[in-house]
Amino acid sequence: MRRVKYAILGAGTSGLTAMGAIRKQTDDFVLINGGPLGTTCARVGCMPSKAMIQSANLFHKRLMLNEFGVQGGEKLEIDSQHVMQRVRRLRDRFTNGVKTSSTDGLTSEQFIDGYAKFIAPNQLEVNGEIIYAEKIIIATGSRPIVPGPWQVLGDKLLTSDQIFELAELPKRIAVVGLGIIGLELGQALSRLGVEVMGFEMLDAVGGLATPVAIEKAIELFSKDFPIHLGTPAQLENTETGVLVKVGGGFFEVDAVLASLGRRPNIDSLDIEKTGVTLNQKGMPDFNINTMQIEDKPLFIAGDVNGYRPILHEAAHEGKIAVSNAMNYPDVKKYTRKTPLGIAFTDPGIGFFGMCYRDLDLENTEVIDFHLERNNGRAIVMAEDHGVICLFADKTTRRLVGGEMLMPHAEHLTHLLAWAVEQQMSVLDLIKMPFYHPVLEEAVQSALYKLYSRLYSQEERGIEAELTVIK
Ligand SMILES: Cc1cc2nc3c(=O)[nH]c(=O)nc-3n(C[C@H](O)[C@H](O)[C@H](O)COP(=O)(O)OP(=O)(O)OC[C@H]3O[C@@H](n4cnc5c(N)ncnc54)[C@H](O)[C@@H]3O)c2cc1C
Ligand SMILES: NC(=O)c1ccc[n+]([C@@H]2O[C@H](COP(=O)([O-])OP(=O)(O)OC[C@H]3O[C@@H](n4cnc5c(N)ncnc54)[C@H](O)[C@@H]3O)[C@@H](O)[C@H]2O)c1
Repeated sequence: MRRVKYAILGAGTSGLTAMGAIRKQTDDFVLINGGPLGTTCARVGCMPSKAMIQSANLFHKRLMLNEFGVQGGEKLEIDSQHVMQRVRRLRDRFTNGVKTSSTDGLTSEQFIDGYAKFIAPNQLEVNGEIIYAEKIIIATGSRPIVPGPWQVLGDKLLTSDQIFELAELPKRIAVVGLGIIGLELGQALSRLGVEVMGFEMLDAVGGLATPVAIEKAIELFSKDFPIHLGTPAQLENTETGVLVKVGGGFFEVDAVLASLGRRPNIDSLDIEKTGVTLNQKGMPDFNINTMQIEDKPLFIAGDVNGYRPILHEAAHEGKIAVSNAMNYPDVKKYTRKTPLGIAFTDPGIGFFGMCYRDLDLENTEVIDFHLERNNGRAIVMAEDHGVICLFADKTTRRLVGGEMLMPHAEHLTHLLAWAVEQQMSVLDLIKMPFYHPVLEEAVQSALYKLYSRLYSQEERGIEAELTVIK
């Protein structure tokens, strides 16, 4: 049996972050990864999806050119084979970049290509070899959810693991599940010329929770493709394609993109062999501030723990996990970042701070500001659509969170997440400089709406917005 100080399971963003820190201190570690290298983000996630979206949105702009006095846009054509080649070229560039800076430099002692599983506390088995590790970081990521019966669809069933491999796009596709992946890829496919039909079992899309934002999102994204809400889709394999059944309706398509969510890669680890207790979902109890499982020398980071399955959180959790693994048993609690989420749709979706679902509505002021005809810059861009929803605590008058659907939401959401992280009050934010004419002025307008609700008329006198030099 081989003995090491550290074992890291999974060479994704989280595992590689952890490995990078350990490697600076010692050679006494092993990184075990099952499946292709290069990380989910670079290989089949963030990066190829954004490459596809970029082509799709550029082509879509042709429909707006007349408005700006540019003629002939309707004659432009999309070469979807070229688009997909570019997606894969960029994907290869990003995955090669990851490999060169991480796994390529490891010795055969330090890296094992294989799926690990536990056989006892501190003991792993991979490719028949048994490894005893003093401390173990589990960073095995997640995989797309695909209902068993849907496997009969064979090649007609796609997930984000396969879609970027397509040389040619299907003519008609059903996108089942309109969370972030479904909405981003559904809109991109539609803009690349595929006939898309969207199906979502909830009455909401894109992970939005604020009623006014959900309503606006459904209105705007329905312009790209029809959206069927409120019922889980049933699929039937036919000779010529796939029949999607919802409610009383039938829709025939050539292929299905299953974007029903992702499942943590924990079920095949036999983690119960370490003596940890699993909950009904098969998940161990872990602390989100230490990433430790129970009081064991086991740490769980990234998508595999199902807590915040996005890239910057996978990296952050990798840092917390490795820091505590290195100092075990002296485990420290670390703060978590303000929640921040972005969907790269058009218009973009942004979430920051507290989720609407978790608000104490009695003690929270919730406002919305619609962009239509209300922001000079957005009007000039012919993109004055969307809504900003902000949440502030009535007692502290601090901004605590919000959701937005608007052009360039990816940038504005960052600003507001940073303001929440800095615990800024609505008045602090009103006092910040706002240039003209910019989209940030829409945020300023939304803040003024909150300001007028949270502060009395006397408190809002002109001097309130000025700061005296002491
Ligand atoms: C289509 C799509 C788009 C996305 N877009 C964004 C985005 O724009 N922004 C964003 O922040 N996030 C995005 N995400 C999410 C982001 O990609 C993930 O949160 C992140 O990659 C998770 O990193 P990780 O290290 O937890 O897991 P991964 O990168 O998945 O790494 C886990 C590794 O562990 C390996 N493994 C599995 N089982 C075992 C085992 N038993 N033994 C050893 N190794 C094992 C896996 O093969 C894999 O290599 C997107 C995801 C998808 C699918
Ligand atoms: N831009 C980004 O940051 C980005 C982009 C893509 C993915 N991601 C990450 O990947 C994760 C997974 O994304 P996702 O969109 O697959 O998951 P998700 O959980 O966000 O959405 C899945 C959706 O599918 C619906 N659904 C499930 N079963 C259904 C059925 N039978 N019929 C109809 N609808 C059904 C669910 O109600 C849900 O809305 C996200 O949580 C996110 O963290 C992030």
